[in-house]
Amino acid sequence: MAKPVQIEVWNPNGKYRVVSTKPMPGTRWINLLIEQDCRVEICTEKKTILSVEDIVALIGEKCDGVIGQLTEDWGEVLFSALSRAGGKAFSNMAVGYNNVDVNAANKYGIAVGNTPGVLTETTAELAASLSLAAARRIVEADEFMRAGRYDGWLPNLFVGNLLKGQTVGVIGAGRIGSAYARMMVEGFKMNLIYFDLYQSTRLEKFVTAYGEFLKANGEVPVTWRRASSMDEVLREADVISLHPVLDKTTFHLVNKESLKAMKKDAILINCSRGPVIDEAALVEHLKENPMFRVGLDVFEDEPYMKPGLADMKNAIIVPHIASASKWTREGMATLAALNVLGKIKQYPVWADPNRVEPFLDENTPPPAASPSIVNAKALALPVSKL
Ligand SMILES: NC(=O)C1=CN([C@@H]2O[C@H](COP(=O)(O)OP(=O)(O)OC[C@H]3O[C@@H](n4cnc5c(N)ncnc54)[C@H](O)[C@@H]3O)[C@@H](O)[C@H]2O)C=CC1
Ligand SMILES: O=C(O)C(=O)CO
Repeated sequence: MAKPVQIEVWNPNGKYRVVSTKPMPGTRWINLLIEQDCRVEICTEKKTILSVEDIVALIGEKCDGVIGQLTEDWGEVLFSALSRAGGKAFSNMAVGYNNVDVNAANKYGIAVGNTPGVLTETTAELAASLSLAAARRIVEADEFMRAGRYDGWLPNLFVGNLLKGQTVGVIGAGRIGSAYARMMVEGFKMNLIYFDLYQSTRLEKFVTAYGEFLKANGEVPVTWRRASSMDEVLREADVISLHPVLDKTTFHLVNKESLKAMKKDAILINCSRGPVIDEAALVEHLKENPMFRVGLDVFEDEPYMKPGLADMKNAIIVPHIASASKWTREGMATLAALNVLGKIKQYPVWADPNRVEPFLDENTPPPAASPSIVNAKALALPVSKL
């Protein structure tokens, strides 16, 4: 028997019971659910990561849908519990859904939502921030100042890398990878090399046009190249940022061998998922190559770090905050709630999950659709004509 969990209840007489495993930013998501006759129950347990057992207890005997988090293990046990409780919908409050066993959800006919688009620029901005912080050694310099060690300007104090004219490498040039590439190319006039399974035509067109603009103004044009292998990017780029999904093909994509292929003073940024890098190999590489720097938002075994990582001066480490802007987090909550609501109300699925803006305008009611359901095809859900 699962133990009881602490909850906060909104609209107790609502017809549909929707559970959120965490309090989420803003109130729009709650209001949208309440307006559509939902009773909203929010888990307020102090514990950061809920266990499967905690979530089974939250689901209880009747539950129409759940909004969950990327820290939770959504597999057979949870989807069967949700199905037994009459549930038809689950949404991650995240774009990445490697914590979800979509086949298990399919087995029980449960729709799985995610929150694309709304976090693209915010996440890319953090990757850009880490790139700059690593290139200019901002965290080391900040620690130095706070330690009272600054005696005055010196020619060799915290000398870092100039980004202008260097090459930025992007692995996984989807929504976030492309947004990051544009920031680095346009903002710092870096040349681009990228690797993705698919061609990123819009990104290529952007860099071409920007290069032409620079040339017309008498400046050195920026260039782009789509690499035919990841190794090409690793060998050639000065700053490399990882933005693929996490799946079998990207697990430990960066390992001992690939680290060796990179320039000794390269910068590696990871704002995708921790297991994309073999973190133990990375710690060894950082020890052996003091000029090599990393900026990490994600870790292989969150919330833990591999031994030694926290001691490395050439590593900047932040706690999975890449999507943490107010606008984005409120938008993620809204999209996750509307994914669940849409399935409960039998609305169709929004045709283009890359164009979710109509759901985010506070002044107009959202479209009658689920913004992004990743297993819509497998469940043969109708698609919105809007
Ligand atoms: N640190 C954070 O807080 C955040 C992390 N993320 C992570 O970023 C990931 C990407 O998000 P989006 O850009 O929105 O997704 P997306 O689906 O638009 O882009 C992912 C790209 O990775 C590419 N890809 C897949 N397998 C590959 C491989 N083996 N080699 C190279 N490229 C490969 C895909 O073709 C696609 O273009 C999410 O799945 C999530 O895990 C997303 C948001 C915030
Ligand atoms: O959305 C995601 O995938 C995250 O990692 C958190 O924003």
